[in-house]
Amino acid sequence: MAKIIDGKAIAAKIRAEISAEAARLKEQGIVPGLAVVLVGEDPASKVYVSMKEKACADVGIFSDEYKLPAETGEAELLALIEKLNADPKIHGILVQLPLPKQINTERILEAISPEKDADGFHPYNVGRLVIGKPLFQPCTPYGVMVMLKEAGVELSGKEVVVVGRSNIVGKPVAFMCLQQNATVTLCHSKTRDLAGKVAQADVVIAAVGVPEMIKGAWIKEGAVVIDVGVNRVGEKKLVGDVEFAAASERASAITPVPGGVGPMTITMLLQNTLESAKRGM
Ligand SMILES: Nc1nc2c(c(=O)[nH]1)N[C@@H](CN(C=O)c1ccc(C(=O)N[C@@H](CCC(=O)O)C(=O)O)cc1)CN2
Repeated sequence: MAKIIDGKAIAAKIRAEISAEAARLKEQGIVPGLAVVLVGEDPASKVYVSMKEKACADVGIFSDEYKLPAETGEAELLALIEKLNADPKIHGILVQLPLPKQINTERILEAISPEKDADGFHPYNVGRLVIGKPLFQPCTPYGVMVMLKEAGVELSGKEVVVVGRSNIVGKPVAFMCLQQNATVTLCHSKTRDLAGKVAQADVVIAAVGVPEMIKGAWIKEGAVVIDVGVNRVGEKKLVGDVEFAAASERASAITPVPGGVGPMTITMLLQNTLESAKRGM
């Protein structure tokens, strides 16, 4: 039976460290500041944004909230970002995704100053990540790497299979694993024999956004399974991208959903904001 990699517990430990560091900075007159921008009424985004605001308050990070109506135009959002780029109280800017259809997401992400890109989505930071010198690391992949480290999983020489090629998770986490000297296979919707690829993996990172798509029977005996999926099934139930019960029978360690990678995403956002404030000192 697999060991559970407890994201909530790891996140709590890191948040306590962030809180202590923010208190030390405060003594020097510096309060890390994060601008949180939400456009529209997407229910999940509203939940995530309020979780981010609460997390900031809990660790002593100042958060400045901008909740804009769903019909907000691109020019208006760009003007807000320009203002935040110039605001010395703000060390990190976060625009919650997805954005409404009338707004070009790439244009918005590129408008955020790379020095305040707390999500690590700006092409400059993506490029730096690829060469192994990140200024900001995207929060979910950053959280995955911290969880693997905390769980004592050494990646050097291991076969890592990432399922999902999103810009937010799949691609960056693949490069982060490569940086740790893993041999990385990045699988996607056109991959042939996905089951066979997963069965080769010492570490499986599932970030495909399809409930329980990765079957427990595919997992190699003793593999480590990181499930990034947070899929709502019915009114209340959350499930990951991996068949948790069946995979737990074969894996040596596995992350649960909820309580796995999810809590790490917001924790690493706090960490990025703190690091940015320290860089600006
Ligand atoms: N600008 C960004 N937008 C989005 C990001 C992001 O990193 N930056 N990631 C996701 C959503 N997300 C953060 O924004 C996020 C997703 C999940 C969780 C989380 O803690 N999940 C919990 C369950 C919470 C629930 O009950 O719904 C868990 O897995 O235990 C936090 C943040 C897309 N957009």
